[in-house]
Amino acid sequence: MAIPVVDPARYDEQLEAKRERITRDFARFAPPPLEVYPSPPSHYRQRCEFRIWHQGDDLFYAMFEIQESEGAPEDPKKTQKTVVRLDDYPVASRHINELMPVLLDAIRDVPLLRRKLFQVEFLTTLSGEALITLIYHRPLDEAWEGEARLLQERLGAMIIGRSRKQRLVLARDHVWERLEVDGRPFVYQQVENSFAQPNAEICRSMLAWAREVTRGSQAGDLVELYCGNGNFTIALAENFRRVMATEISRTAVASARENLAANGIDNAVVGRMSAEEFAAALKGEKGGRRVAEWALDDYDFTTVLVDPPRAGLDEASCRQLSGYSRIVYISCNPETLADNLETLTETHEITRFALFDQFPWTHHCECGVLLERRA
Ligand SMILES: C[S@@+](CC[C@H](N)C(=O)[O-])C[C@H]1O[C@@H](n2cnc3c(N)ncnc32)[C@H](O)[C@@H]1O
Repeated sequence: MAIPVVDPARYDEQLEAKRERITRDFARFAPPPLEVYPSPPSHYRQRCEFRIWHQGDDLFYAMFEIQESEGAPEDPKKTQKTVVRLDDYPVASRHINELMPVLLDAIRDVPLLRRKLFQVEFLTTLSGEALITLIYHRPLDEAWEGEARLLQERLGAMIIGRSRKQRLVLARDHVWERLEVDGRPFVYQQVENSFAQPNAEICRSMLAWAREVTRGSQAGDLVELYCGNGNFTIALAENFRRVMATEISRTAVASARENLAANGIDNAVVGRMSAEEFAAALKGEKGGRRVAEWALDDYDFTTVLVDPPRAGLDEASCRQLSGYSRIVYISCNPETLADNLETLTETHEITRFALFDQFPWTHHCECGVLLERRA
């Protein structure tokens, strides 16, 4: 894993290389021209984690650069880990970059805060909030908490302390993000250590795109899998009569429900269930109290939205998706997306295709695909 090298003058060049690669790799599915959404070239990640490296009286932020090389025949793959010192990090938001040196200055000479601190995680928002998690290799006590509260005031950022089996939340365990999409403000609770799209500007583009491709669908209902904290659910609810969204993580489901309420959305339900079990429930092959309460037969699902983890969908889930007229597939891994499209394009054609540069300066790409059932 290489640490991204940010060089704004070369941003367009790196994006063009991605456009060419994705266009070439997906040509066999005959998609329409690729819509490309650029990221800010620097300071685009709202969350980052760093190791803390202690060196004599000093300490600094570090990341590991991992290189793989060919080794001896008895040990053919050698991985080499190099510690890279980071005094700033142009990948991270400006707010994170402002906090980085101030935090180190504040803890360098305070043994209660510094001792056995080995990792720091920052979570910031476009709305201006910041949450810092300090992770230790020692139990945290009241004395730590007293110092950490002073630090919290000094930084104007919320603090969480973590250690084995310990999580001390000094203010809140979440931030509130505010994303304006199509002139509409949406608010999102984002919980520490839980998934949120890392690049907030790209997230706005993804939400705007998803709203556009599903506009005018009020005659039908949306079923959403892998909904996380309700990121898409909230932005898309007004395009549909009703929305049924599911997600496996307990924290994310609680957050999604909080977010529905915070945005005044009353036509969406979020259920906790794995995508695989929910597929069985939709087919009528899984019962139980939760499934009965959802009254799935009362819905008229015309559109399905999926945003799976990097592993993509298994064959059975793809077959299940083929049952809907319209499929919106958000993917953070072009390889598994292409595998899944082999199945989905048997019944559906790609009518919109987008590349979102969620991870500039890396080979990773986020894609959005709209598929419509062939006539
Ligand atoms: C790429 S994230 C997308 C979250 C959300 N759509 C968003 O935009 O923030 C994938 C989500 O899938 C959830 N997940 C992972 N495996 C799952 C499974 N087998 N069934 C349901 N959800 C799953 C994760 O907890 C995570 O919230």
